[in-house]
Amino acid sequence: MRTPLIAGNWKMHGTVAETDERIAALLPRLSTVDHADVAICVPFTALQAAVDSTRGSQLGVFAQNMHHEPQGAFTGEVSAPMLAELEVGGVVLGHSERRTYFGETDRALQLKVPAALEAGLQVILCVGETEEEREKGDTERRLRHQVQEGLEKVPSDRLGDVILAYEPVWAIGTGHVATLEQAQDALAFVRALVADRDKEQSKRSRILYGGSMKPDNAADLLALPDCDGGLIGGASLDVSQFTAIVEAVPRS
Ligand SMILES: O=C(CO)COP(=O)(O)O
Repeated sequence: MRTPLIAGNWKMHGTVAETDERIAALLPRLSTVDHADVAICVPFTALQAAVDSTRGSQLGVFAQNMHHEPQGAFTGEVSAPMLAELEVGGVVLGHSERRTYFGETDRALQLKVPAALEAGLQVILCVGETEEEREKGDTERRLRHQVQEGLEKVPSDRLGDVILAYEPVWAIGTGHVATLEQAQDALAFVRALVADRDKEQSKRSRILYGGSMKPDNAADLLALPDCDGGLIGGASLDVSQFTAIVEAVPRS
């Protein structure tokens, strides 16, 4: 009932030329994929090129950030209506790199998530604990705070539209993937947090795992009961690896 989603987060990789080249290599390899949604999250400067070259295909295009206001005196920022105008399909919000390096706060996300939905964008809201928080036994407290704040201003009937990505910070870019038990526990906990707001909506919520997902561990992670897909960093830059992860999605 929930269509799995494999989303490649390219981060700050991809000139327009590289984007065109990677998409041209990717599209033929996705032509037989009908068991999962697939998307790429590209830098702002590559969005137009990505939208143009994926038009009519099954490959979605996401941005990696946006401001909550539709317009205003916010030098250097880009708004949700601006992304929607480009026909971008969605936006990644609250990635741990934005939280760590750019001061992204749960309070800002509280405004960004509903603003994105209002503009017709899909949202992937990222949550996840640091290594220190896990070691201190604070994983659930951290996830609760991030999920509750991020969803606080989302109307109840739209809760199930928000895609959540559980990305333990210690697993991102480290090759140190969560164990299947750690991943399932956290994914189920995130779903339970949505259920606290609305049980029916939580059954619609797509919850992704992210953090060192690679072709050799993807099938096991994607088979977890509460895993509805993956948010892939490094491996999404390699067309063969990314395609292999898409192929690892269980066909139900
Ligand atoms: O941050 C990530 C996706 O958003 C995960 O990155 P890696 O797959 O490189 O660990």
